[in-house]
Amino acid sequence: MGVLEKKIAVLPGDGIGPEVCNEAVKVLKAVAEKYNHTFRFSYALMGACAIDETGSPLPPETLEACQEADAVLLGAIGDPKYDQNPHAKVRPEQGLLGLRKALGLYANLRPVVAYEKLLEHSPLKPERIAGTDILIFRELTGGTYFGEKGRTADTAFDTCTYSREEVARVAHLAFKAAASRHGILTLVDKANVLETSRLWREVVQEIAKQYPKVEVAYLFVDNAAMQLILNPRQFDVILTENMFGDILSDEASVIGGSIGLLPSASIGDGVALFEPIHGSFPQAKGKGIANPMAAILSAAMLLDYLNLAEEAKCVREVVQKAINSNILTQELNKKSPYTTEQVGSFIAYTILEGVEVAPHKNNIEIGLSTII
Ligand SMILES: NC(=O)c1ccc[n+]([C@@H]2O[C@H](COP(=O)([O-])OP(=O)(O)OC[C@H]3O[C@@H](n4cnc5c(N)ncnc54)[C@H](O)[C@@H]3O)[C@@H](O)[C@H]2O)c1
Ligand SMILES: CC(C)[C@H](C(=O)O)[C@@H](O)C(=O)O
Ligand SMILES: [Mg+2]
Repeated sequence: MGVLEKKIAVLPGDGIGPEVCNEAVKVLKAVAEKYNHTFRFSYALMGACAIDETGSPLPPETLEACQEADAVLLGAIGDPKYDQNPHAKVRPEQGLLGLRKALGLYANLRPVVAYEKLLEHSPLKPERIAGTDILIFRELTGGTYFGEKGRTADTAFDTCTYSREEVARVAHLAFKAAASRHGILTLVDKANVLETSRLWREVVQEIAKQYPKVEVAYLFVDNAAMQLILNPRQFDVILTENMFGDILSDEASVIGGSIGLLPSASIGDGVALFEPIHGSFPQAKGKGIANPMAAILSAAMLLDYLNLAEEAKCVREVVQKAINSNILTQELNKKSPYTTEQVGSFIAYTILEGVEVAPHKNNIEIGLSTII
């Protein structure tokens, strides 16, 4: 038996979800082998694939598998047949939202960094984005996503509701993170218009008194959207509500050069869930062009959550090596010959061997055969 034994529920999902998830699992297997741990993976259905198979986007056995696990790894969910049909009553996204709610995952952490080597790949000016290191805290189980909804033939509504407690619990996590980083927390809201945003400000101002070393800044979301790409280095920790966090984090991914690089951790009352911030990118399904790094970096966040800090650091360092060696998928380098699988294998193999393999296609294929 290994040093540590952990159960990881894997929900590959739809579109490119299974492809990027495979690479993250491959990396976790390499970590287990290198550090002599035992990771037991249990696979379950969620999203469109679960609807096809069972009629439900979140079958009870999937929820059980997650509740029994030490951590959950998710690829992505979503399918054009639902995206293009506003009348569909059952939708893949209900599975994801239902799971977040059922597991009490109220805080979604989305780190955004500008990798030195990728500055030239961002559409933004390198001198503006170099050195960016932001941690977004997105509230994940409240707001418009979960408020009362309704529909008549000619009207529709989605209500946004937040309680003091819902704001306070995620705010405390964000303040603690800011205190351990650069000491700046920016609350992003729309307090000039929304009642919920005014509650957020009130609660955050109250909680700020408990964190005297953290400087608090306030920005309206429209201005924040602009500041994020004009001067991202002004941000350390961003705290915001559910929908603003969803939108701002996709926008922030442009700083790093690709949404295929952005991982996330969803934490709360019990087991935590780790997933890339991107979706199922259905146009890329089966083509081997999806970047697996967001999923692999989500696996690194999972390792941190399991208190395997050294292992998590090793994964991040090897991802950095892959970037430095130009082992990239095509959205970051048009001429790159590497597929999703080869990028994942390079990372897994380098972790296992402890040395950087020459960035050569054959080595990557040899690496693949030693891990699987
Ligand atoms: N957490 C999730 O599972 C999640 C998140 C977002 C969207 N979705 C779902 O995914 C489906 C598609 O949504 P969408 O097209 O708006 O968003 P998306 O994130 O799937 O894709 C948007 C664009 O981002 C890029 N991209 C995404 N992932 C990439 C990767 N790994 N490597 C390289 N480039 C990547 C592509 O250019 C793509 O066109 C929808 O059904 C949506 O509901 C799911
Ligand atoms: C698929 C969708 C429900 C989801 C969200 O809006 O939370 C996604 O965009 C995300 O960012 O994880
Ligand atoms: Mg999103």
